[in-house]
Amino acid sequence: MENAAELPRIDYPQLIERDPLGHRTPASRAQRHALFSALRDMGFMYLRHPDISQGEVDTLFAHSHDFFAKPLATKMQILGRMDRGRGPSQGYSNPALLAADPSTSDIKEFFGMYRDDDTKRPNQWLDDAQSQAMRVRLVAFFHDCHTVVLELLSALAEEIGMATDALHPFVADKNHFVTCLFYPDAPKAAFKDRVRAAAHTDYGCLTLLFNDGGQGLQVLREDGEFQYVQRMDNCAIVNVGDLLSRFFNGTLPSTVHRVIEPPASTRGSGAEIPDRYSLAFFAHFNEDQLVQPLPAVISEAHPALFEPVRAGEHVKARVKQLHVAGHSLKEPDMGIERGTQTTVVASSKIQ
Ligand SMILES: O=C(O)CCC(=O)C(=O)O
Ligand SMILES: [Fe+2]
Repeated sequence: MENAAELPRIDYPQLIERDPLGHRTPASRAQRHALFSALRDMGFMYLRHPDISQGEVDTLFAHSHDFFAKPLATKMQILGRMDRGRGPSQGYSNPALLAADPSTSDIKEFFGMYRDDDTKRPNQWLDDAQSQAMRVRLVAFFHDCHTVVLELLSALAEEIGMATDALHPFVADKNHFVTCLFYPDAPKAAFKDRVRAAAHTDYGCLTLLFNDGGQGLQVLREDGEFQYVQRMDNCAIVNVGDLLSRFFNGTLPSTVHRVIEPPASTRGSGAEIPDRYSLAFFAHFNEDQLVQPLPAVISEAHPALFEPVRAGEHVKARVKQLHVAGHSLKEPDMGIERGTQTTVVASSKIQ
């Protein structure tokens, strides 16, 4: 595929390998080091063979197809209780219907859920059999992704000399958000002024991302060029969110990315851009978690670059901006983190 980013690949089974005494094997230490380097150098990487099988992902995509094929009126029965500015919404979202200016909104629909046993913030489900089967699968996926994220956090903590589980309490509430994303087919002309997901950084801890084969995800490189992130079977794409970046004092960048039409070589010559599905697990810190550079990464030579912020407040501010704008952050507006290392990384890349 033309203009594809070369992302590092980390092997998950090796990363989590332990000897009989429970210590990391040399292979595990090598992968831990490679993981840290990948996230430091790019903020994006492939995680090969995570404990989320291709079969599990394919089943979720089959459900996602069935869900988005339902009539709009049916999906609207579980319209996200928005939420404009209060947080990501569980249930169905359709930015073009809600945007102040639909002519600039992202060309996408999505279904979102928090942990399913959170009674304060109940998820919304349709009650047909397919939706209930999708619920069972999404709940399992949620827990599988949480486990993978704990392993990634263990590796990152150890790499800076902290205890294996030092970062685990920060995500103990499982405040994560899963979205099934649907980018409908659209005439090429529709992409003249709009994209599928405008350039943005993710807000939270780490994102695990899967897609069904349709290309179009792009990552912003240091040199200011966007490059396609190619889909790989049996891999999750992993990227760093703003708040994890803050914990690491900007060393791990929360890299700008976007979704546009696929490259010409993968989309055929028709006048329509085919639809695309993706599945994202946004790992989030506990809402009331104070996020500030970890003592292990600051020193006299590397003083803290970020003010402390509560995780929930940061996410709300980012979501509010998203809903006010009706789309992900547009490139010139990407200043929410201005003055911080996260934006220094982002804005130096977009100039
Ligand atoms: O659909 C994709 O591949 C990426 C979506 C994304 O970046 C997001 O929803 O934050
Ligand atoms: Fe994203």
